[in-house]
Amino acid sequence: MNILDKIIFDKHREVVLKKAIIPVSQLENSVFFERATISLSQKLKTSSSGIIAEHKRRSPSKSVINHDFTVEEVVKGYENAGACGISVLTDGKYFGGSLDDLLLARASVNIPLLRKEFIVDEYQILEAKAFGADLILLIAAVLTREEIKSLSTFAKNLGLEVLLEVHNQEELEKSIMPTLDIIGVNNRNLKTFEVSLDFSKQLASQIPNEFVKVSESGISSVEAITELRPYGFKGFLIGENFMKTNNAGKAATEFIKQL
Ligand SMILES: O=P(O)(O)OC[C@@H](O)[C@@H](O)c1c[nH]c2ccccc12
Repeated sequence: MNILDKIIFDKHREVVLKKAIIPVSQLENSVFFERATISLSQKLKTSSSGIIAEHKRRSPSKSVINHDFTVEEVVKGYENAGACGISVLTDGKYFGGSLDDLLLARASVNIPLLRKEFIVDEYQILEAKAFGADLILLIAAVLTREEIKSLSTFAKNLGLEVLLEVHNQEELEKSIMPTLDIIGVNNRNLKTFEVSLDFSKQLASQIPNEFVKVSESGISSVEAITELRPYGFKGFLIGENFMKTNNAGKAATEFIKQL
């Protein structure tokens, strides 16, 4: 099993356990359930920076990025820096995140929040809504076309936007459908951890124009963004480059100032 298979295997078990304890009705009673969401795709269309900054403590490819901060200081720092949106990792076992991180982020900022999670079940989309997200991630590498269709339709019906992540042409071709808002090309192969901006460059022209294009992972310089923009990318998802510093908000401020 590669790492992605392991994560998905664990995720299915986690969802079964959670469903048995917290009923859907409890999620639907959350104060955030009726909240009007904020559109990240609209913000990206008009933003000059396009930065989506990520809250990330650790990852399977880097066991310690940073644990020495509060969610509030990181996400407020990102908002003040002028980020268009914030991605919050909620997987516990592999990324050290939680739904509480999402909740604390929601309580701290007023910009769009992405629940960064390995979504395999509608239940996780209800959780996303209940804990204050504005959009969800769907990863084409781990879902069939039918699953992408039903999960994205379910999210849209809750007022959540959908960011569909692809890594190659096959994943892109199987996934294109009108219930997606944003298509992200992950520069990191989640099975091998190989990272290259070439993945974004190669796939950009195949993404239909009705979708906002985002380039994800491995972006560590302003030059990378200058290189990617001519390919039509409007959004850039950055985690480690900010989180590895002792002040993520300040790192984002300095980065965005140069754009
Ligand atoms: O820390 P980086 O290299 O800037 O990457 C951020 C983000 O793109 C990455 O965390 C990510 C992209 N797709 C994912 C899917 C699941 C978990 C994490 C991710």
